[in-house]
Amino acid sequence: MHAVDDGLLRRREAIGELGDALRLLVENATATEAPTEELLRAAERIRQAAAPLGERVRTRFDSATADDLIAGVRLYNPVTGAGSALAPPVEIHREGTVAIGTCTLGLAFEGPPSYAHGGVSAMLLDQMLGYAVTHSGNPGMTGRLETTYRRPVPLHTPLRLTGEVVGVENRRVTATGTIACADEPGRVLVEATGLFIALRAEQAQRLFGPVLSRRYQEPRAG
Ligand SMILES: CCCCCCCC(=O)SCCNC(=O)CCNC(=O)[C@H](O)C(C)(C)COP(=O)(O)OP(=O)(O)OC[C@H]1O[C@@H](n2cnc3c(N)ncnc32)[C@H](O)[C@@H]1OP(=O)(O)O
Repeated sequence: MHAVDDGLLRRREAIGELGDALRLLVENATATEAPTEELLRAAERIRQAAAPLGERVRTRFDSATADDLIAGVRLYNPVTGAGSALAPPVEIHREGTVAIGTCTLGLAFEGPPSYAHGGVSAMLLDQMLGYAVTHSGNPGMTGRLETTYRRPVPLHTPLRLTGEVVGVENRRVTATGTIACADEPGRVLVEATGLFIALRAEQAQRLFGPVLSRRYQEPRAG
């Protein structure tokens, strides 16, 4: 594992700062009723701000330098990543064997008016179940995710998410999870059951070998 030096810590903090700014931008740009001319001015300023970030970029086969794939540090994960403009972000911790997530969804996640898009709920639950599966010591990829929408998920409302492994059978790991409002955790809004499949060594090498070897074996160009 890489030592977390001051430079790396500072970069991770900066990525979080940029992520916060991007999420504010996404939410304001979704909620705005500013005059039309202001929308055009904002579009131009945002393009100008984006340009220097695009001057030095990675490909899909390069993990972010601030990430640590071995330690599970993923700053651009679209559900939990502090640097992701797409992430609410969900913060996850463990209580015993149960993963607990917290987040509040803004207007950018709207499906039916004033409620979350169903695909967003499925994405959050895939992450919660995946987290529980990974931390159970039986990591795998989602093979199937069954989602039951019992009640709509309100926006601008603190949410509580759960994920827990309920069965391991050879390479198949089953996990379940829920979404509820934080102030009414017993009233389930959405629930999911997922089947996760542990990868065989040759599968893991075929799928992730190129990224891992570029990051951890080959010297990176300055
Ligand atoms: C902290 C990190 C959190 C991360 C959370 C996010 C998790 C994700 O989103 S992962 C990304 C989404 N998932 C994917 O892209 C996976 C795509 N699918 C695949 O790559 C493959 O289908 C894969 C790896 C799941 C399984 O392939 P493969 O290993 O060839 O399966 P195979 O050997 O045929 O099956 C193994 C076992 O699983 C079962 N199985 C496999 N797929 C399924 C499925 N979709 N449904 C039911 N059973 C299945 C098989 O029946 C078999 O069972 P058994 O051993 O009892 O005979």
